[in-house]
Amino acid sequence: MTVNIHIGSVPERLGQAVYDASQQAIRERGQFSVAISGGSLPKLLAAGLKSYDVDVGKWNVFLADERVVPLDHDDSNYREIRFRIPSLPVIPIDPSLSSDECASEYTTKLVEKLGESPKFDMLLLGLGPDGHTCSLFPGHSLLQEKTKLVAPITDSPKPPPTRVTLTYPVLNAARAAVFVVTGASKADVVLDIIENEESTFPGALVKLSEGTVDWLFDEAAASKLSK
Ligand SMILES: O=C1O[C@H](COP(=O)(O)O)[C@@H](O)[C@H](O)[C@H]1O
Repeated sequence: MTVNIHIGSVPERLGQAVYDASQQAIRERGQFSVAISGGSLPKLLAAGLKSYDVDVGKWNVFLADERVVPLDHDDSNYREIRFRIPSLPVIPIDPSLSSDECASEYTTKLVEKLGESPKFDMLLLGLGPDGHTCSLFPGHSLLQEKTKLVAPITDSPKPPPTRVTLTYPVLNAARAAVFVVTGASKADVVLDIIENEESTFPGALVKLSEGTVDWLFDEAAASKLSK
């Protein structure tokens, strides 16, 4: 696994990375499969993609994680992504289901598009100040999930508590991952993940079997890194 660190110009680098990966995937495999996180990422992605004419007709867009709330709820990652980039054909969860059923139903949608062993072309991931990524939280038993592709969680320490998330078997099979991390509140966890090889924060456990992980930091998030 190759790891690259970039500091500054986050939306621009993000837009370029997504555009380049989508062009390459469509050229080589006829489609681009991407998983997108919620939180602060969709706004940065929208700013970054503004300069590109992307053909989203050939994109398979999944949620890296989702809160089990109505699709028009303020907490919905689907809603936020579609609000920021209305053209993106994001595949939603069915929030009318229980968390278990919702994870199973999203697994079915994932397998229909990408097969039994999904391999995303690109993951677009965030990082919370506590080191969580997707809805994989520090110390949670979901970090050990080896079988499910999409797992339910009903005790998320960050509200809302009921969510579904891609698991490490799916994340670590991806061809590329881009972490997008901004703000001083994340500087401590960024320092641990980047400079401590033994880091156990959920973001540090994204270790692709093959492929590249790019970390995009703004100056504040990178402020504690030794240059
Ligand atoms: O709850 C979530 O938080 C993370 C991090 O969000 P951010 O606002 O700190 O960027 C996000 O990546 C995830 O998709 C979301 O459900």
